[in-house]
Amino acid sequence: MTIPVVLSIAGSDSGGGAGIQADLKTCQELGVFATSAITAITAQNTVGVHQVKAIEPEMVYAQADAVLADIGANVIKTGMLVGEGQIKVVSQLIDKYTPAEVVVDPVISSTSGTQLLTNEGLAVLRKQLLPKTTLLTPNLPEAALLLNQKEPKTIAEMKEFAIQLHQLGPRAIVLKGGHLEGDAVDLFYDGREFIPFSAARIKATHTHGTGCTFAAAIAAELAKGSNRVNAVRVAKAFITKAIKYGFELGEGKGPTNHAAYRQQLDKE
Ligand SMILES: Nc1ncnc2c1ncn2[C@@H]1O[C@H](COP(=O)(O)OP(=O)(O)OP(=O)(O)O)[C@@H](O)[C@H]1O
Ligand SMILES: Cc1ncc(COP(=O)(O)O)c(N)n1
Repeated sequence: MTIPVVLSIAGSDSGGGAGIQADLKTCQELGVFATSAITAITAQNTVGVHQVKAIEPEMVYAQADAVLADIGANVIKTGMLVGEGQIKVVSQLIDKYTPAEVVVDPVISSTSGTQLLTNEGLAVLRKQLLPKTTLLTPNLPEAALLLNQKEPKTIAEMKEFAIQLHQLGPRAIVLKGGHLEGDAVDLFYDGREFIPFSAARIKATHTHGTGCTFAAAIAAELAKGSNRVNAVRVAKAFITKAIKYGFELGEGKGPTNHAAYRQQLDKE
């Protein structure tokens, strides 16, 4: 029996809702085998990030190289990358193994506001990783940092941002509008067409790990052979259910429910 594979290069979230933990659960739910290369160990919960311990770039490379040389991967997905050294080795790994798709979720700060990527790291990400990215999934604050501009406030401004992000090199962008008011509209752009993916805003506090989960679902669908637009469509349905049925765990923003999409909870 064979199965599509995603390699997730990301940080560990001890809280279980974001990072590597979100990626592994999401891939499992969507019928994809996930391997991992851990970039950082975070001590965090639903309220905040207490400590971050970065893994040496050589060790990030060694983890990824071990699984790519043996198991391979249809898709490489990156999440939290700490510092320029890690971004450089990810870039080398992409050159060495040339995966069909590279999904980059530019995790720059956590929902609770802790900055997770240094400014030097941001510059290397822009220069080295974005040109090798096939699908970039920034939220609005991340897009603003990547472009060094103020956050967009309207769909028209989001379109302008998407065009500028595309010029940095990624084959396609999904600009996540989760931080705007009104419906949760994400804008897809691949240099040819804009496709909005919209869902009614859910009044939810349990949104820890939404960004990681959404990008992992895109990666999983791409690994199964979907095209980029269809992969985003499934991921949008996946994250919307996961938020709607999020778990009331902890004192802060609880984790989303990764099983809600497979369990078709709305139909009960
Ligand atoms: N309250 C909500 N209701 C419905 N969809 C939402 C809501 N909040 C976020 N989303 C959706 O969740 C996905 C992740 O978007 P978001 O902008 O929250 O990413 P993120 O900022 O990277 O994640 P996080 O907020 O956890 O850091 C997007 O598809 C977004 O539209
Ligand atoms: C290890 C790790 N990676 C990523 C995030 C961002 O997650 P989110 O912004 O979706 O809460 C996080 N909090 N922790």
